[in-house]
Amino acid sequence: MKVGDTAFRSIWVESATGEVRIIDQRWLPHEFRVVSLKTLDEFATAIRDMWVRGAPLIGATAAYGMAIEMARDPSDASLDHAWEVLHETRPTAINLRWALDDMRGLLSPLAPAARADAAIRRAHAVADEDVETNRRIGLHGLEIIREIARSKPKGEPVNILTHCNAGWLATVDWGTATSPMYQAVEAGLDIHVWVDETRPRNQGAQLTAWEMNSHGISHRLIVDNAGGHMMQHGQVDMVIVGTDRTTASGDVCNKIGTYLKALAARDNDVPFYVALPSSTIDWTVNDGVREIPIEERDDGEVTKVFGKLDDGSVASVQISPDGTRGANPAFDVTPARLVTGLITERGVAEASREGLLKLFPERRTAA
Ligand SMILES: CSC[C@H]1O[C@H](OP(=O)(O)O)[C@H](O)[C@@H]1O
Repeated sequence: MKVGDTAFRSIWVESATGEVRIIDQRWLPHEFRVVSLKTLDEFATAIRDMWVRGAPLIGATAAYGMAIEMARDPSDASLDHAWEVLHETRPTAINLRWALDDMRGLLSPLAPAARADAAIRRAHAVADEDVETNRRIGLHGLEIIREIARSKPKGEPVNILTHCNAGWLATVDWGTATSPMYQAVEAGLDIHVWVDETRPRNQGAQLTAWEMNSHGISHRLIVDNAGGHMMQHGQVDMVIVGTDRTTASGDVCNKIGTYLKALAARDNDVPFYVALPSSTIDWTVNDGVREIPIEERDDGEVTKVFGKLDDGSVASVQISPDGTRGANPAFDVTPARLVTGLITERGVAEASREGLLKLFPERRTAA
C-alpha cells in the first residue's frame, strides 16, 4: 500500500543488492524503519520478536529466510536446519508451517546446486500469490460491505469493528481484514472503522490506526473492552477480523480478545466475519480450542507498554507494580458457531467443514 507517495510491500527484495528488506513494525507508528535481513538467525529473530508479524507475512518471511539460507549452504542438512530454526520461532500461525513445508517440498528433490535459484523464485511467488489472494479476499468482502451499505440510511457510513492488525502490514500487501475496507473505499463506499487497540502489544493502536491514517480511512481508536458497548448501542454494523489458523471445521484462532468480540457480536446480532487466505486453513485440525497451540509470550508485554514520550522519543514504560507478574496468551479460539462467514480468495464460506469444502473441493478426501 502507499506510504505517503511511495508504494510499499511489507517485505521485498532490494533489486540493487538482492537483500531482503522489511518494515520493522516494532517502531510504528512513531518511526518508519526499514531493515535488511541477511542471515537465517536474523530472519528467525525478526519473526520471533515480531519485527514482522501476521500469519501471511510470517509465512512469506520464512520463505525468504529459507531462500537466503539456500544461497549460503544448499545442503540437505542446511535445508532441514533452516526448517527447524524458522519453525520454532512462533507456534500458532499455520502459514509459517505451510510456507516451510512448501519450500522444503520443492527443494528436497532438487540437486543442491539448483536449490538457491529455485528457492528465491518460490519465495517471490509466495509473496506475489499473497498479494493477489488478499486482493481477491477484498473483492469478496467488498460485496458484504456493499450489501450492508444498501440497508443504511443515506449519508450514514458502514461501521466496521476490527481487532488487532490484519492489515497490509500483517501480509505482503492489501491485508486480509483490511482488504475489503480498502476495496470499499476505492469503490466509493462510505465506511468508518472502530479500531480495537488490542492489548497487550497494541497492534490495533500502533499498526491498524497507522494504516487507516495513511489511507485516509475514517476511524476511531477504542479500548478493547468498548466493543460490546458499541454493539449494544447499534454503532457496529459488522465485525471483520483476520486469523492465524482456522480449522477444517471453521474454528478461528486469532489475536487474544477476538473470542470476546464474537460473543458480543452474537449477543447483539452483529455479523462477525473472518477474512483469510486458504493458506491459513489447517485442514488437519477440527477442534480449535483443544488442538491449536496458543503462543504464550513474555509477560513483560502485559506489564509494560510502548509509546512516544513528550520529547518525541519512544520508550517502554512499566504500568504495574514491580512485583506483579503477567500472563500473556497471545491468541484465542472463536468457535465456528459464532462466525457468520469466512471470506476467502474463492468467496465467502459458511464456517463449517462442508462450507469450506464447497469452496475447496480438492480438499475433500475419500470418505
Ligand atoms: C492476517 S493475519 C493477522 C493476525 O496476526 C496477528 O497476530 P500477531 O500480530 O501476533 O502476528 C493477529 O492475530 C492478526 O489477526
